[in-house]
Amino acid sequence: MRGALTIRPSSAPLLTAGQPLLRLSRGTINRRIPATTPPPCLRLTTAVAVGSAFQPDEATVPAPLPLPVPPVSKFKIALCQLSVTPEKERNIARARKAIEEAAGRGAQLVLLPEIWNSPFSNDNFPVYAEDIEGVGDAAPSFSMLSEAARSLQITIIGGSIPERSGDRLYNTCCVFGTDGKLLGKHRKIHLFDIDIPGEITFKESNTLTAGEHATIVDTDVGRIGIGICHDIRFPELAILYAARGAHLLCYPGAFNITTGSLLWELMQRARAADNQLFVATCSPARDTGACYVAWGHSTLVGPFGEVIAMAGHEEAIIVEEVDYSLIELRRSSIPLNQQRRGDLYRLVDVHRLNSRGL
Ligand SMILES: NC(=O)CCC(=O)C(=O)O
Repeated sequence: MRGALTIRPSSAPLLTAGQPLLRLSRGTINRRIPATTPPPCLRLTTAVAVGSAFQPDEATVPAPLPLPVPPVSKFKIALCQLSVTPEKERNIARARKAIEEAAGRGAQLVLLPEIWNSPFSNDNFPVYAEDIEGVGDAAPSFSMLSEAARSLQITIIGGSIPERSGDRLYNTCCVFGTDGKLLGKHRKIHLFDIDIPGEITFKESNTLTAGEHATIVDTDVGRIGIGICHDIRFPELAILYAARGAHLLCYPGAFNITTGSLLWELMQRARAADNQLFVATCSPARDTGACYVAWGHSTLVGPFGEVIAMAGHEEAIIVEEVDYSLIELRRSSIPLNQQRRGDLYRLVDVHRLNSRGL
């Protein structure tokens, strides 16, 4: 039966009228189902395409991987929204202290901001850059993160720092496992080149080179896709990570105050809702005297697009629970993965298609 739909009741619990749909961690109620909801038999049902022409598995090429069973079903994540100063050593010491505090509060995963060891400017990137493949004292920020992950036995997504590799500079995020080893390295793939007359002009491409790879890592707290700030504007990257089985997307980011107010929260919630997974972001704290003023508002978003926790714009450490069972719950309530129209559109994961690896 081409295109036929059968309607099956979902196994997800039914919500009743007036019941909070989502409860935020701060105890505030996000939205309520209106009292005039349709009768239960019509609510929260799952429309599944049976033998249809939808070809949902072909909407991403290669076909999506099944969601892996995560090593933990629940854990605490920390978002360390750090103040950044012109003193690199001070930035490193501050980050180390924040990581320690986060671990002390039970965080098993710590996320740092984009460019936390240097002021955010093209003039500064070459000055603060580290050769993370070099030896000895060439990479004090990198070494601190590795040492902190090992000694505190936590996973660290080390925000980003300017990286020097030969004669090139990158905006790079390093991920460390609980043994302090480097699990993955993401070089920002979409550079922040923007010109809004009278508001902000910034061209990362004046100094930085774009990375060449999407980065997804298996960690002790699940499969995590990495992007850096402007990367969040590209839904294709997030879709590709979801198709590779990500549970969580992490974006160290330093949105500016012009686009931040309009888009920062929207982008995160969209990436989470589109892909029915968790999204976490971490920004530097706002410094209105800095050459580049960051928006702040580091955030954790759940797989319904709901904001679970959000910082203000000042320095802060947010520690919140991630409950991966919500991913399956949301996906069974609204089975987007079975509703995709692979017969109408396709997103090609070029690297996975060629390598067949993760
Ligand atoms: N650091 C960045 O990539 C900033 C991105 C940003 O502000 C945007 O609007 O995009």
